Amino acid sequence: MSYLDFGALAKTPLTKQPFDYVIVPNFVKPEAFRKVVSDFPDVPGAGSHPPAELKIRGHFAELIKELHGDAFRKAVEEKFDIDLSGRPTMYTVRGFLRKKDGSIHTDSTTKIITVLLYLNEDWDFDGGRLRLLNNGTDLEDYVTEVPPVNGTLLVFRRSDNSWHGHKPYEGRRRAIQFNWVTEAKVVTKEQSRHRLSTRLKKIKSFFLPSAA
Ligand SMILES: O=C(O)CCC(=O)C(=O)O
Ligand SMILES: [Fe+2]
Repeated sequence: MSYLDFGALAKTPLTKQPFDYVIVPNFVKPEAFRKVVSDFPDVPGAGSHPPAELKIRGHFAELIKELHGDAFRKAVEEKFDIDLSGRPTMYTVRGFLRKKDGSIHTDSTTKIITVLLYLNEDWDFDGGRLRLLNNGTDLEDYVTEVPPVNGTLLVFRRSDNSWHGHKPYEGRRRAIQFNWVTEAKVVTKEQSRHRLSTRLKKIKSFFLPSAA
């Protein structure tokens, strides 16, 4: 049985201003959400971790498999009127935010589509809610704010004005970022860049568990 609510994605219209995006609350179905969260991998601190450095298993692995499946690709292709066949994918896992996270950016030009999936049970904080912005300078000038909860899906088309960011938050915050990118060497380069910092964090958390 599918963990993802493709029907809800199909029903949600694409928003085109200030850039192309779609937000689907409960995209991870409520009955699957709890299972996926319970199998969320241990991550050695903040930042983006490549799956090769983590133990991806159980219901979390099933969810990841679905994100890589034809049904999800076709749904995104249809929504964004884009051909993603032959475009490589990559993903990273995040378990914590640092105070410095959330600064305004558009994502790198090698990303075509960015998918964010939020796996927190509740969120009573002002920080850590991703804002989709009208410009690259003012975090208060936003069109929408995404609470990082309950398997909420955000998909956007990267562009020169796909500005996004959030107010600072420090602590636990589970999310997956999944991308379709321009070419295979992007995947190798990005994943190896993250791999080094994940490995350093593993060493640090071994010696200083509370500092992770
Ligand atoms: O965690 C989020 O809500 C967004 C993160 C982000 O924009 C990024 O890592 O590129
Ligand atoms: Fe981003």
